[in-house]
This record gives sequence, structure tokens and C-alpha cells, in this order.
Amino acid sequence: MRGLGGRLRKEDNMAVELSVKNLHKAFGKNQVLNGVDFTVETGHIAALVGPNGAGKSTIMKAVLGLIPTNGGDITIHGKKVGITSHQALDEVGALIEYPGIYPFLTGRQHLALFVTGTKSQKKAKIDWVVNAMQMGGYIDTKAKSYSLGMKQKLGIAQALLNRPKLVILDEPMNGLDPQAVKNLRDVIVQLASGGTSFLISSHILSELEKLADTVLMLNGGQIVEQTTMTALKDAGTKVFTIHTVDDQAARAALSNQGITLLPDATKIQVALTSQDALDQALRALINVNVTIVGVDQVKHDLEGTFLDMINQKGAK
Ligand SMILES: Nc1ncnc2c1ncn2[C@@H]1O[C@H](COP(=O)(O)OP(=O)(O)OP(=O)(O)O)[C@@H](O)[C@H]1O
Repeated sequence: MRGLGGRLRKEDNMAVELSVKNLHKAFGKNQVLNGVDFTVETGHIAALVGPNGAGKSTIMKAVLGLIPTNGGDITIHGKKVGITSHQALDEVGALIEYPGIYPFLTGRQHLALFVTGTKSQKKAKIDWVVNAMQMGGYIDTKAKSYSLGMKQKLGIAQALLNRPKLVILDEPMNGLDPQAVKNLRDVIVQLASGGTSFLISSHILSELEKLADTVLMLNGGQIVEQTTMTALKDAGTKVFTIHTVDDQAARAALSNQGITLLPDATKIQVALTSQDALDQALRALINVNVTIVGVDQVKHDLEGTFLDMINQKGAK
């Protein structure tokens, strides 16, 4: 489905790689998934976020045909997936929960167990993934000596090894140091730009902030919001620092307008929800002739936006 030079044609970019419709799953009396609906488009990186126990791993296991469900339709690349239909999984790579590690095999021997293709293709794939995941220093050492992060990288490498069309990663940043997190982000973004689709779970939204373009919020057994990361960042409260030549007058002017200042005596900080609110704050200062030296956006509170959305919407 890729165009020349690995670049996606526009219509490919709009294609749906994974579709989950009305998925239900109960463990005994525990109704975990109660009508889950979402899609992941070709070449997109979707973050599946939700509180502990929301059912993220359960969705991933259902998508991989690892557990029976109580209803719903899952299709990958247009092909149906279920506990007895696995054909679509030929082009899917996954790491769910913990990587399966054989202590007396080296990392390279693990990869050799899973790699497909001719002899030269196998070698090229293994060389590529060892290099991409920066595992050259220990790939020929037995896995019994690996740290948690080294095992995690090997598990991710196994998922990426055969360059699948869809990659499913459950909490992939677990145990990775900041350098490894950044490297993994770079690898995922590069693969996605070549057309690979990703479904990645986390309960820490900020971890996926620099990575995902699509956000799937799971709560109460349903996807309460499917949105873009950009829209999510725009939707929330943003904190601004306003630098002025007369902070005392500025505080008084903002308070007169009913704008609440954050409790930091050393600088003027306001939490605002829209561009209009920022304009209003700046106008209040200009009206009393307070000179504004600069305005910095401190952060967007993604976790806060996520919690607000979940509290507002609940399960449908
Ligand atoms: N095999 C099982 N048998 C019984 N209950 C299960 C089983 N697997 C999961 N559950 C239950 O299903 C619910 C969802 O679990 P799941 O692991 O999918 O959540 P999660 O969103 O991945 O959580 P976390 O963020 O903590 O990893 C939990 O209540 C869990 O106890």
C-alpha cells in the first residue's frame, strides 16, 4: 500500500489499519469492556490511555486474538480477527505485558527464533533492529544477565523485527532510561512515517505526548474520547507567565478582572483555557498602562485535561 520511495499516498494515509467495533468483554461478573469503538489509521500512532484496570491490556489481547470476547468486531487491514481467525495477525508485531525471555539464549538467538524471510533478509532484519534499538553492546550476551530495560528493549525489538504493518505495544516505556525512551520514540516515529501503524498503551499520558498523534481515552469500559494529540493539547488549561515592568500593578489589574493568579509570589502566572482569556488578561494590563515584557507558556496540563474529560463525560 506504500507509494514510491516509501512515502504514503494521501488515500493510504486515510485508510483504516485497525478497526474495533462494539467490543465487549467480561471476566466472570466483571464487565471490563462495554462497547469499545475506535480506529487506527494507516501510518498513525494511537495512544490508548486510561486508569489502571481500565482494560487497555484486555483490548490489546482481544485485538491479537489471544482471548475470547463477548461480542464485537475487530478487523486488521480489512480482515476479521478472533480467537479462531488469526490470518490478519501475520503482519502484526506485539509486546503485551512482559517480554518472554529465555535466560540461556542470547538476544540475537531470541531474534533468530522469530525472524522471517530468506537467509540474507533475516540477517538484514536482525542487523537493522539491533542497530535501531541500540542493543549492539549486549545482543550476543545471554539474556539471564539482562536488566529489566534490556529485556524490554529485546521484547520491543521482537515486535518490530519483521517490519509489520501494525505494531501493538503495552506500556513499552516500562523500565527504559530517558535515552532509551527518546530512541524508541524516534524509531516509532520513523516507522510510522513509512506507513506502519501503532497502538500503544500507557496510563501516563505525558509519556505519549511527544509520540502519539491520536488519543483513545478508555474509561468505564468504553472509549470516551477519540481525538488528536493536537486537539487535546489545545483543549486544556494552559499556564502562562506574564513578565511586566510593574508586577504589583499587574496583579491588581488582573485581580480586578477576576483573573486568578497562581500562588507564586516571584512571578505572575495565570491558568487560562482559551486564547480569548489570554487576550483579556493582556488587555487588562495594557488598559492600566502596565508594560508587558513577554509572555511564556509554561506547560499544558495534559493529565489534568484527561481527568477533566473523563470526569465530564464518564462512560457513554
Ligand atoms: N485473566 C483475567 N481474569 C480475570 N480478570 C482479569 C483478567 N485479565 C484482566 N482482568 C481484569 O480486567 C480488568 C482490566 O485489566 P487490564 O489488565 O486490561 O487493565 P489495564 O488498563 O491494562 O490496567 P493497567 O494500567 O493496570 O495495566 C481488571 O479489573 C483486571 O482485574
